Amino acid sequence: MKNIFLIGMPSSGKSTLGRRLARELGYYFVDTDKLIIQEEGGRSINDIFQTDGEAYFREVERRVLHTIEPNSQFVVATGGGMPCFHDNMAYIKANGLSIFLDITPEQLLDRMLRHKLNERPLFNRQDPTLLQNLRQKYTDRRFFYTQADFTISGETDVETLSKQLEAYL
Ligand SMILES: Nc1ncnc2c1ncn2[C@@H]1O[C@H](COP(=O)(O)OP(=O)(O)O)[C@@H](O)[C@H]1O
Ligand SMILES: O=C(O)C1=C[C@@H](OP(=O)(O)O)[C@@H](O)[C@H](O)C1
Ligand SMILES: [Mg+2]
Repeated sequence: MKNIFLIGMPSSGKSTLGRRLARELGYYFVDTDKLIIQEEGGRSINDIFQTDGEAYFREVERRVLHTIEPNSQFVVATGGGMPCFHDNMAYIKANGLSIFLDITPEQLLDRMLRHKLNERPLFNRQDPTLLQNLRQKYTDRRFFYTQADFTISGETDVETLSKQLEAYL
């Protein structure tokens, strides 16, 4: 048994695809952002960033990662920055199969502008330099993301993804 960790930039589809993948495989689903909100008594991610800062958020993020039962049957939607802080990527690799959902900054921008919900403190839809920001973060973070066991480039659907995974589970 192996947990499956979906990693990648915000809006790459970790939460949406993760939930569908879990249903398809008969796995449990967990979203680390939701675990953080629970751990923080229902405060929003924006509130945590604004009140306590990113470093505090990253501490909680690291802590909740360690609460997920290792070698179990969870599909884990991680937060976009998770693999890039602390020893999180090494921990993910040691505790399951990791999949990088690789979507271009242009495509991420398009999705962010289209979908009004899901506010993200580091990626403001009103910001005229959002594309620049996405490109910069994408470049900085690829070092971590590309350590995943698999990379899926471009849009994918749950049927394709679960077929690709069959041999490894
Ligand atoms: N494969 C996809 N094709 C088109 N839109 C998608 C796809 N996956 C996710 N989206 C849309 O992009 C938005 C962000 O997806 P989400 O799952 O929250 O990403 P993440 O958890 O990686 O930040 C959602 O509104 C979702 O509907
Ligand atoms: O990229 C990031 O640093 C973040 C991504 C968010 O998760 P999603 O990738 O699910 O949007 C959330 O954890 C927080 O806003 C920080
Ligand atoms: Mg998400």
